[in-house]
Amino acid sequence: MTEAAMAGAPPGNEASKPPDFFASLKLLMRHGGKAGPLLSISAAMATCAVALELVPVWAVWRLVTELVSGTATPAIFVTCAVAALVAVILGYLLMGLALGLSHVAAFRLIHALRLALARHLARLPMGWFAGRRSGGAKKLIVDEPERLELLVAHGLPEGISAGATWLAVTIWLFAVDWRMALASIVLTPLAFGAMFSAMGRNARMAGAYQTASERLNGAIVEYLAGMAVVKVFNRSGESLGETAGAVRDYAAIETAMGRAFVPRGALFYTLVGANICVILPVGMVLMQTGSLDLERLALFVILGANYSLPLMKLFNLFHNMAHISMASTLIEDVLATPAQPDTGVRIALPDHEIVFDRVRFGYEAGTEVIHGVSFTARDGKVTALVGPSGSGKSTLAGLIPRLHDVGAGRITLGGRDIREIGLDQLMEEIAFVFQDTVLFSGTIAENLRFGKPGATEAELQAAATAARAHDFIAALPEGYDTRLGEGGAALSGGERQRLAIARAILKDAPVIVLDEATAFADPDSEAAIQAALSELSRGRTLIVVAHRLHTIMGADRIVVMDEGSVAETGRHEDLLAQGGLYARLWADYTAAQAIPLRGGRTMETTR
Ligand SMILES: Nc1ncnc2c1ncn2[C@@H]1O[C@H](COP(=O)(O)OP(=O)(O)OP(=O)(O)O)[C@@H](O)[C@H]1O
Repeated sequence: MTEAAMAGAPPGNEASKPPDFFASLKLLMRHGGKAGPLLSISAAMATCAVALELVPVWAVWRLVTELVSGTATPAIFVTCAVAALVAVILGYLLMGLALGLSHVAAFRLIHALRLALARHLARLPMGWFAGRRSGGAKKLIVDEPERLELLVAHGLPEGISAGATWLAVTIWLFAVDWRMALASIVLTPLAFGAMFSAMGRNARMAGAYQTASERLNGAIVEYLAGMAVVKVFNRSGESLGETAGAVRDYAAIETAMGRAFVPRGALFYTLVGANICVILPVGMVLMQTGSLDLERLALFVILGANYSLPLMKLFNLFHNMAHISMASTLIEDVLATPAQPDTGVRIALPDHEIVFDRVRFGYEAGTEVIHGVSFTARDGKVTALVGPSGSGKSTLAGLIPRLHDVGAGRITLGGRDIREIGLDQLMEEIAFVFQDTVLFSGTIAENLRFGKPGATEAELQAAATAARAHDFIAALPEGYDTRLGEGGAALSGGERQRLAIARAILKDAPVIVLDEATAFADPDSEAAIQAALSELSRGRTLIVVAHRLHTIMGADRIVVMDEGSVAETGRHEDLLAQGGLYARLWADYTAAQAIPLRGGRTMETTR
């Protein structure tokens, strides 16, 4: 595992090291599972198929020698022709089967790797994702495992079969005449020398290629996600410096890799097929000295000249080996990144009181954003976090379900440090409604069941009704089976939030953390959400991050944050009476409720 992976640095840093050419094999051995036997059978079949490809060559040699010695008969012609035909048909069948099996093995491996990556990513600390663009993460799960298809489905069966057949025929040719055998293989090591040199050059550029490719992916994903902004500002892809730069850099590195590879790759291709250029002159000289007969010369001219050709099948594999190895190295690194520490222990909690005890935290080393925060969110009560923008409210909320771990101090739930409680249990204890409502592509019912996978129709409806979401869901063409676009784009902000609340209600967790739950709601749906929330909060420990201060006027305790520290705590009336930061925030808030527009019109503000 790289240090970069340990530190959770952006992929670009990991990619700057050269690829490990054995990383793919390590992945295959660790995650291949049942792929091993399939691949062995596939390689054996492919070896037979390649050996059969040599039968027509052998048939031609046989006929030539019979013709030269004057012993050719129609029966020999027919035998050779039938043998060649049968061998060709059988060879195609075997190769087809071999490739079929190797593809099954490859897809199983890719499937296993994607699952392993997806499971492992869900267990990594959020800090690992910081600085990573969504395009890069998608590439890691979707594109990188895909690269192994070429190696497993083609490279291994074709490589093993071509290599094994080449070795067997070489030994045979050496047994027939070592001098001519040498002439037949002398160019092959040179060909591989050229190929390895090309691979080495590509390997040196593979890190830069990976970085450029990830940057391109990230830039394109952001460009598409921000299409509305691109349109309203009437800009195009080229005018976005990052997107244009990413496309240019990617093209440049691809071109550089092509330039480095093409001449050497072409040399490999030429040298593998050029045996005849050595066989003929050497054969002529040996014939003239009387140490080689015509029959043997014919064998080398026909067989020796052609038997290396199956090695050409490896060209495509060699060409892509740097990329494949780079992808495997990145997958290996991610899978080796330590997961978030998890005791896995289930603990019986006496209550669900949450205590922040001198908590310090920073997203990046050396930059602390929470400076020794202490407060208690009492069991079954509503605790509100308020404060100016950037004061650390969302950060505190995110520390409760361990989206990040505290740097110093501790957070307890029911008297136990949340790091002692197994992550599975902790996630069961807490429902979190995010500031940006995350809905997945799929039906509304599937999105709701994210809170409770086995929930019945009745439970779904009850949760949606409590979240004041049932009516708008029922009005949709397919009700709960209505599919949402990516991120639930077809719903309004208020509707999305009510779905998120329904999901939290369905989860029925004793602790609820709401981050700006009413931020996108219109006044009508805000009232509905408030009603849903008071229902949700009954008997539960509720922590609400709020900007709309009127929504938390009734909170049991308000914690006022200022620049990462607690400025004051208390109930609404007490804090107003104190005349401190909360009183100032309240004054600003109530004043901002009615900002005069030109002509005396007023505007409802969100904050
Ligand atoms: N993912 C992050 N990486 C680095 N710094 C972050 C990250 N998220 C927040 N911060 C920083 O942490 C500090 C607290 O941010 P936080 O979002 O918790 O404040 P907030 O009070 O919730 O703000 P707002 O009301 O605007 O949502 C800010 O200085 C912010 O820039």
